Amino acid sequence: MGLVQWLKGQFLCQLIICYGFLVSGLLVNLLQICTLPLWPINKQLARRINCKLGYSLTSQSVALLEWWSGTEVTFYTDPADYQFYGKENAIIVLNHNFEIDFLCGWAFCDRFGVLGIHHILSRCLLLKTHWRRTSNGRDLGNCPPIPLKASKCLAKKELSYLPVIGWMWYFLEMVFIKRKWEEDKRSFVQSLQNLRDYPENFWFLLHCEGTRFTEEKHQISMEVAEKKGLPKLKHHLLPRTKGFWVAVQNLRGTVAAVYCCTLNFRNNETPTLLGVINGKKYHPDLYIRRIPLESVPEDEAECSSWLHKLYQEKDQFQEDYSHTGYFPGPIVTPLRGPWALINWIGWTCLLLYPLYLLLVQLVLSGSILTILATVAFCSAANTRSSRGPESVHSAAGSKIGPLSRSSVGYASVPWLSNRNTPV
Ligand SMILES: CCCCC/C=C\C/C=C\CCCCCCCC(=O)SCCNC(=O)CCNC(=O)[C@H](O)C(C)(C)COP(=O)(O)OP(=O)(O)OC[C@H]1O[C@@H](n2cnc3c(N)ncnc32)[C@H](O)[C@@H]1OP(=O)(O)O
Ligand SMILES: CCCCCCCCCCCCCCCCCC(=O)OC[C@@H](O)COP(=O)(O)O
Repeated sequence: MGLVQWLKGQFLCQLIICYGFLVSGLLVNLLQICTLPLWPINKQLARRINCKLGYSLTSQSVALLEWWSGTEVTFYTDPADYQFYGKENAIIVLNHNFEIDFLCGWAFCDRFGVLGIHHILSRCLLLKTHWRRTSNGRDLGNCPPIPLKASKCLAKKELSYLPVIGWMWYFLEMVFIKRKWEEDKRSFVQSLQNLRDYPENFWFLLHCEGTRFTEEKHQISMEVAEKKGLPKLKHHLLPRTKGFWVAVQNLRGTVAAVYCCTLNFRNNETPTLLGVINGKKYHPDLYIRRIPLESVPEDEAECSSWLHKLYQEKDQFQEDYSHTGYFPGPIVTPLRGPWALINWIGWTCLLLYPLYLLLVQLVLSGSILTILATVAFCSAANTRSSRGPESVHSAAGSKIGPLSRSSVGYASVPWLSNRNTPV
């Protein structure tokens, strides 16, 4: 094991990472609160500022994924669709199987400038799109300039109370729902309408299954499918169609397309957030299909059937992937920009300085007892981390099927799941 890999496994390093994320997050939240007086005066400016602040936080987790753990998402897509990515508003429909699917989503956003920053440096120096490998080896050309963008999602209400991320999302105008239609419908429609004059292009993420995949939920939702006379899905839960229909209806004219996204991990990997923090490298594959919004029916029943058909197709892609290890279409990997890393290093340096001062103070205090207590704490923490969470995940993960793997790691992060009743 190299020194760098050893360092990644040290609890102290992980503690510093979490400290940086939390403190910078709280500072970002504070700055977001400071934009409150601006909203009635210049709403669009307030939104733009919040977008940038959001980037400075969200991109830290992208840096963690891509630079710390070395995980890079491989994108499969039709070259004809690629030219639109990052240049239009879109509704993203993504399967919800993995604990770190949101991190892979953010990485996707960042590669296409949709996380919330103008990639000036990337544009000037780096962003000659790099087609690392295509199915037939063609060079598919340069990436066009990337304007400023924002990522949005439809999320359960509970996430809005999450310190740092949830509070940030509130200012970024994410759409929150209680998943009880009668209670949600007014605020849901209003939140969608608010997005119509959003000053940046945005991608709006919808997990139509409404919850993360587990075997138990799958069984229940397939009983519903049977009652409704719908074909059974093997790798997905039955999609809830109301939210999708309402989103499409309210964003018609604002959004140009639906991006049907299907995510999977190579080699039956069980990705977990703790694994990423531990520096473990995963191999996600993401297949993206662009579907013009005009082809989504306006009528609710027809739209619902359309979505069910889309999920049947997605299910077939997953089935094929489980046999071949590939999605259809050429592989495309836009070059990794430097901003996420620069931002992360910047925050870390800024926030480590007070810690360093504290340490110097400690040594200068000359109190042997305090120094010994600190050393004891650090070694105890490191011993604990050397046992690590990965052994637990891999042992459990090996017992279950390919697309139900996520439920194992998922249970290890309790705040990611607070809905006890299955679907
Ligand atoms: C890769 C690209 C990434 C790009 C990234 C971009 C942005 C990233 C930004 C942030 C990343 C952060 C990610 C955060 C993720 C957050 C995850 C979540 O919080 S998921 C939970 C919230 N989302 C949803 O719930 C959406 C899906 N749900 C819906 O749309 C629902 O319709 C609803 C709007 C919530 C309303 O639900 P409700 O149940 O009240 O009404 P419905 O009409 O939908 O349901 C009744 C209907 O359902 C049938 N039914 C019953 N049981 C089931 C079942 N188990 N499965 C399916 N269907 C079921 C029931 O029979 C009724 O049917 P019918 O109407 O025909 O009688
Ligand atoms: C640089 C340092 C980074 C340190 C740590 C970075 C980690 C960032 C952590 C914050 C992430 C918060 C995003 C949460 C998204 C979780 C998605 C989610 O919660 O899915 C569950 C839902 O689908 C429904 O679940 P159910 O209630 O149906 O069961």
